[in-house]
Amino acid sequence: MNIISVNDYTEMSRTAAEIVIGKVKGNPEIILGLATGGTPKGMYDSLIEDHARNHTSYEQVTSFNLDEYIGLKPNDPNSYHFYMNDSLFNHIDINKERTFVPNGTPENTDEECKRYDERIDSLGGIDLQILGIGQNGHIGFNEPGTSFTSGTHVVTLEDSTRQANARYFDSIDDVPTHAMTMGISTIMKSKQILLLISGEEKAETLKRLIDGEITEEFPASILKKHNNVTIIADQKALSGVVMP
Ligand SMILES: N[C@@H]1[C@@H](O)[C@H](O)[C@@H](COP(=O)(O)O)O[C@@H]1O
Repeated sequence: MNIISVNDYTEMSRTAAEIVIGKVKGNPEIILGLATGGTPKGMYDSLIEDHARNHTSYEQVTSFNLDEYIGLKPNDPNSYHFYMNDSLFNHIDINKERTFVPNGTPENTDEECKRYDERIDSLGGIDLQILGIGQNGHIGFNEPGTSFTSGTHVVTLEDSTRQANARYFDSIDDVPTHAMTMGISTIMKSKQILLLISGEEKAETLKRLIDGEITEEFPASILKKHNNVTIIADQKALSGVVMP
């Protein structure tokens, strides 16, 4: 895993955006894997700024999001569909028909999961996957204990994950208990992965990722087996790590 050390959240966001912009310019038909949460928000802001200033085009880009809450419709302000439209898609020239987010209210959950993976595969796989990380090492919504061989599936969210995301909801009781997420194997099939980590609340997480063993109890640890992972981490997140 290659680590880019940056000063702060702003620099992390700009650095990540520059990498994404470079990849989109190099391959206008790129397939991006996108993440939600607080971490990538600044990167999306930078992409929007660049699109307004330099007209980088996303017309031919396809995107797949990592996850969605079960029970939330796309127009629910707390859904990840809504987050993506509001944080990025509404502000760039991407064709929304080519932006995919798991359906949180499917008629048949198993079929929806299967269809999601099949669609990714049929288009040739994800070229660049953006990831954040939960404090417990979850990626997407793959909680500790998730099989490394998992495809897209439904998970029961840990209390700590629901609490960490409760800031977006009126109360903790409103945070869904389940989510649909790309699996670990879905994520690992991406050709390149960019993991963003910021803030001291992620310092222990990053230390464990770098120094710890590869175990299903810490889902992100599998990234050590991927041959093209770049971590962009700020000084607060890196505070527990001894850099070479
Ligand atoms: N499903 C998302 C993850 O994709 C994200 O990485 C994580 C961390 O969120 P944040 O970036 O807000 O710390 O939160 C959620 O659980």
